Amino acid sequence: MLSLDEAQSQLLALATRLPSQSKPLSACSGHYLAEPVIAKRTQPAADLSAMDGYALSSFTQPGPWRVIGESAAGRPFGNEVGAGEAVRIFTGAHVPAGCDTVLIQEDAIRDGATLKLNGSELLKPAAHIRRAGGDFLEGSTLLDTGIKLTPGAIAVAAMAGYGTLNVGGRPHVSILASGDELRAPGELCDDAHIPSSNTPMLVAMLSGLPCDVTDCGIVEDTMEALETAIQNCMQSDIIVTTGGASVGDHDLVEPVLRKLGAQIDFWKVAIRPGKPLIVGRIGKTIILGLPGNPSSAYVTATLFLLPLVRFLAGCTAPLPKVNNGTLNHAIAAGGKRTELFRALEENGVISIFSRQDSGMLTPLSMANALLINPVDAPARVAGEPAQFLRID
Ligand SMILES: Nc1nc2c(c(=O)[nH]1)N[C@H]1C(S)=C(S)[C@@H](COP(=O)(O)OP(=O)(O)OC[C@H]3O[C@@H](n4cnc5c(N)ncnc54)[C@H](O)[C@@H]3O)O[C@H]1N2
Ligand code: MOO
Repeated sequence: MLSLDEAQSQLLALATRLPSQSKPLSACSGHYLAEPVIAKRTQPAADLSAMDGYALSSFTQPGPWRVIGESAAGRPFGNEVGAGEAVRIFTGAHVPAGCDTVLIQEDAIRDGATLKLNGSELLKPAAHIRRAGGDFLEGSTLLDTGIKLTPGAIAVAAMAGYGTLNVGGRPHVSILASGDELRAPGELCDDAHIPSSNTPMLVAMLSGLPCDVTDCGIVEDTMEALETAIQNCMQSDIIVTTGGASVGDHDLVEPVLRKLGAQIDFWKVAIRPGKPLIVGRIGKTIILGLPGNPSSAYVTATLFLLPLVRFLAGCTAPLPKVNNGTLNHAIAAGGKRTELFRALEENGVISIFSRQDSGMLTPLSMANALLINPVDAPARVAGEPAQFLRID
């Protein structure tokens, strides 16, 4: 059986990033950058005032000065300012030639054209001035290929002179829930049936990523139904099935994939929960057969589906970030599979829920972390280090 690391590497190695596309900045949020952002301009392009007041030369203190004009944002004062002279200035305006400091208006007394200091404290050179290039210089690399475009990253790209950016493509993901016991969420269930909680859970997990998701509904446990349902999704980049991934008589995902001529890249990974994960391909479509147990589906989606979507969409660090924390209580030694315990993390201190049955949803609904118990890890006591993934 593949280890977690091997299985994640194999999955990403068989995927091909989607072609990039140019998008206006207003449509770039959450996408992955497909080219570096290299500043097309220097910011600020000139020395600017950080406050409303008066620009003058610090060498001419303590004044008084004669106010000879005005520099406003977008309307610079075009002339040189001489000894004994000052210019009214506003936040964001060019500091005129001949000036090296800004006297804020609260510290000034203005009488007609005459300006005096309001007090005895002298201004230092460069006070209240934002230096040209203080934020970035033309030609500098501001954002690297593959990063996620946050609002701040989009703003810096705009300031750097970009109106559009090349970003990764949006993978299309189809979700199929397999099982005769399943009903659509909200439908009445007798005691032989359950709501398909996996479908809305997976849609929610994908909602923060640049991808398009289709809920393909519930498929009954027959070879024909599953075959047809999978064939109907072949335009997708990824088909996700949940349920039917194990070895029971009604677990049909693997036999149906074989019947459809799929390449089965791997089946079963040394993780708990989530062992029966199936990864296969038909043409360019990657099929992820997630186990049906809700927590197993959640964990395998976190470890495999979301990284695959991120990778296809152009992310260069698609795997979930592993964080370091400390245990709030003892945990048993690790076994032959990497365990992922639903847990609560507060200020880096992690407590796992006592109920870890992969069929249960209440611990998952309260968890904000998955604690990682590596293969063959020694038993640990409270206060010892532990690694975890954040989940939201
Ligand atoms: N003899 C063995 N039995 C099982 C093994 C094994 O190795 N040998 N593996 C177990 C593990 S681990 C898991 S996980 C499950 C995975 O089973 P399947 O992927 O085949 O899933 P199902 O049997 O269809 O369902 C399991 C469980 O989850 C419920 N379910 C299914 N779909 C949904 C959904 N959309 N929303 C909510 N809940 C769902 C289903 O009703 C079952 O209770 O196999 C073990 N068995
Ligand atoms: O992996 Mo199953 O996912 O252990 O319940």
